[in-house]
Order: sequence, then C-alpha cells, then structure tokens
Amino acid sequence: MLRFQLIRVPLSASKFSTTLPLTSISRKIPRTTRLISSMATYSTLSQPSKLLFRQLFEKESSTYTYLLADVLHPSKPAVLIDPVDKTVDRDLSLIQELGLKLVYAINTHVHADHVTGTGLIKSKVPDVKSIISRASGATADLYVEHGDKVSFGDLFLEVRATPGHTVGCVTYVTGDASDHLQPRMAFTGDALLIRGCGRTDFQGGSSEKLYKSVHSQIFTLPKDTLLYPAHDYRGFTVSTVGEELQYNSRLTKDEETFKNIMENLNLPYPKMIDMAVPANMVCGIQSKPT
Ligand SMILES: N[C@@H](CCC(=O)N[C@@H](CSS)C(=O)NCC(=O)O)C(=O)O
Ligand SMILES: [Fe+2]
Repeated sequence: MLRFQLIRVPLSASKFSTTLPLTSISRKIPRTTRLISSMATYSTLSQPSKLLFRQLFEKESSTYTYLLADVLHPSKPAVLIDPVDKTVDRDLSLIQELGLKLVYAINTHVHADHVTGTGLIKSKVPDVKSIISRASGATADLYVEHGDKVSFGDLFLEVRATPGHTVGCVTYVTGDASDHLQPRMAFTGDALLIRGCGRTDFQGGSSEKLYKSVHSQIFTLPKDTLLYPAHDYRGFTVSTVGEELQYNSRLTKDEETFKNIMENLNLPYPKMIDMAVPANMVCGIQSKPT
C-alpha cells in the first residue's frame, strides 16, 4: 500500500541526521494534531531513495519551476515547486514521460508577477494536493509551517519560514531519512535570489525580517548547499550558500545598509500584480482547493 505524508516536526527534532523512517515518525506523532495528510510510504531505513531533479523555466516572468522525485520508490512520487500556469502542460508532459506520479504542487509564496500553476494542475490531475504556508493567508489543500516536512517517497522537503519578501515566504530544503542526499538543495523562492534578494515593498514585505530570515535560515545551511531561487533575471541558474555569503550584493552588507538598499530599489510594480495576487490567494483561479 502506498501513502504519502506531510508531517510536522519541531525544528529542533528535525535535524537531517536524526530523521526517522516515515512510518516511525507517523506512529510517534498524534494523528489528531500532527499528521496533516494521511499518505506515507511504507519504508525502512535501508530502503534506497534517489532524487530526480529538473530545473524548468518560464520566460515571460523569468520564473523557475522545480521538479523533484524519488525515482527508486516504486511509485516514483514527485513534487513541483512554483509551477506557472502558462507552463503547466509542459511540466505535466515531462512528468508523464518520466513515469512519475505528481503528488504535491507547492508554492514558496503568493507570487505577484505570474499566476501559479497549482490550480490548473489540480484541475488536470485531481489527486494532486496544493501546498502553501499557513502564514501566506492563501487557500490550498495543505498548509505548512516552519519545521514541517513534506515527504515524497523516502525524500522530504524541510520547511523553513523565511518571511520578508512576503509575510508567508518559506524556503524548502531537501533531505532524506539516512542523510545520504548531499549536498542539500534549498528552494528559496524570492527570499534569496542569486546575488540579490526579493523586494520588500508589498505583500507584507519587510527588509528587517528578510535580513533576519536569510541570515538565520539560509546562510546557516552548510556552505555547499545548492540555492535555487524562484526567479533569475540575469541568466544565473544556481548558487551556493558559500557563494552568496561572499558575493551577494545586498545580503553581505550590515543590516542598516541592507535596509537602505531595499528602500531605494525604486522598482516598478510587477506588471501582473493586480491580477496575480488575488488569483494566487486562491491557488490560481482555475481550481479551488479540495
Ligand atoms: N519586472 C517584473 C517584476 C520584477 C520583480 O519585481 N521581481 C520581484 C520578484 S517577483 S515578486 C523581485 O523581488 N525582484 C527583486 C529585484 O531585485 O529584481 C514584472 O513586471 O513582472
Ligand atoms: Fe515574489
């Protein structure tokens, strides 16, 4: 029998090296309060997992969508992070070609520049569950909070709250039960962009919060952690914690200088903001969460 699960684990107990097999965690967690979704793989510590990873691009909004799957698990469960409505068909075709089973369509935050693909995906693949942070205030099938783990097969994404670009931004960090999945990968949304960061002038943004979020939740990851943002406007695809600690033009500065930089970006609002934000608050118009 195949189940997938999304579990809440206090961050202090969620160190990758002490992660227990899925069945143990679900047994230890009282179902009433802690098991959000009732699907989990029956696995043992010795069951192997292998990450399939694809970085996909939507050119109008310069958005990256990420596909991850455990391809050694019999059902090849997969997740999509930050899908865009315009590229849903491309993404679903790829998933089908690779023989994967999409289980979660995940957002890092309520996007302001494009419509999320999660609603459209749900209308095309009804078993898929949408996920967003509870702090975002948006509707989805499942809500995550700091310290949660989103599991697919024997792999998982640890949720780290990284508010500041928006009030509900989270970063998802890869892991597996036996800590073999190295280096880690962090999907930072718009909290951290390569050599930059998300703006903080709308959607509950705060440069003070963003500075604290990145320094406490992203820059504390191992230096070889691969960083994958939601956007890039200059052709970069990936960075590392070590690289950004050295070269990020905003976040390497002291907090006051950072705040000053953010107050003086003078960026025009995203072209689609008035349409995209209300749509993304309900998972992207096309489909309401189940
Ligand atoms: N021109 C684009 C919007 C560009 C923009 O504002 N990007 C956001 C991320 S999407 S909410 C951002 O935070 N940028 C930071 C930066 O330094 O560029 C459009 O019209 O869609
Ligand atoms: Fe954004």
